[in-house]
Amino acid sequence: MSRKFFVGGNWKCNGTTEEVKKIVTTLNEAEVPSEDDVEVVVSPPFVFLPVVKNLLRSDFQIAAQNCWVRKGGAFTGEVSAEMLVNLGIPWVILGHSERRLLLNESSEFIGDKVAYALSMGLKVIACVGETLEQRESGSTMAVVAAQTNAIAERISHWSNVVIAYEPVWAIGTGKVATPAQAQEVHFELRKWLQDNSGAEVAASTQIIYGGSVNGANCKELAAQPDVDGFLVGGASLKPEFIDIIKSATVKKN
Ligand SMILES: O=C(CO)COP(=O)(O)O
Repeated sequence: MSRKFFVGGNWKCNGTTEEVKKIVTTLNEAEVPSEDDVEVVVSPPFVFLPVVKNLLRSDFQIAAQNCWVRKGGAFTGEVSAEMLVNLGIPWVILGHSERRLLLNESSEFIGDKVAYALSMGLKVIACVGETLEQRESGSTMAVVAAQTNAIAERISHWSNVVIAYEPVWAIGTGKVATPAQAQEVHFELRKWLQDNSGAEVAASTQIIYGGSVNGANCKELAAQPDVDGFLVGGASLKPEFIDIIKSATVKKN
């Protein structure tokens, strides 16, 4: 089964209205492979979702960066999955390491969020990844498997989930995983899916890589058989995001 290349741009907590409009203009004017060959999803901060939704080209999609774990209500400061659905936002990023580590979100809490978002009809970019300490102690795969398992235990199917493998030591550090390092974890993760969720899930689930991806290193990473695309942070705010989208063509050669 062939998996469509997927490029996500996580804008994190960046931008003004003017800057956001400028990024969208750059994206709208870009020539990129067709949506048959690449799925592009950009993720602005909540407050900019409506403006991006109004301006963004229709072949690109939008993700929120988080949502509340259950139905909305008396949860000050939170944004519910129902609100995203109401705005016509199809995707949400959940389990980003910045939320796991800075806001103490546990794997169980993230699993609950993924399950609730899916039940509301959202598609989910679910992030997993180890810290440098965990990698150096040899527990990378155990960590990634446990994070993935907390999601698997709570959902009934993977069809609306993209898994983003984002090693914490590579995020915002300029220290990108080597193509071999990325491939190794993506391969193991796919094997984990095969053993725990079945061959079809393993074959069809997109596993994308995130952590210091840029216009210069994307092609070599994209060439790895189990790397199905990227979740891009810093470079998604710059014109080189277009080059990263274009790395989808590597899969066709
Ligand atoms: O966290 C990331 C995407 O979600 C990656 O961030 P950088 O591309 O800035 O390293």
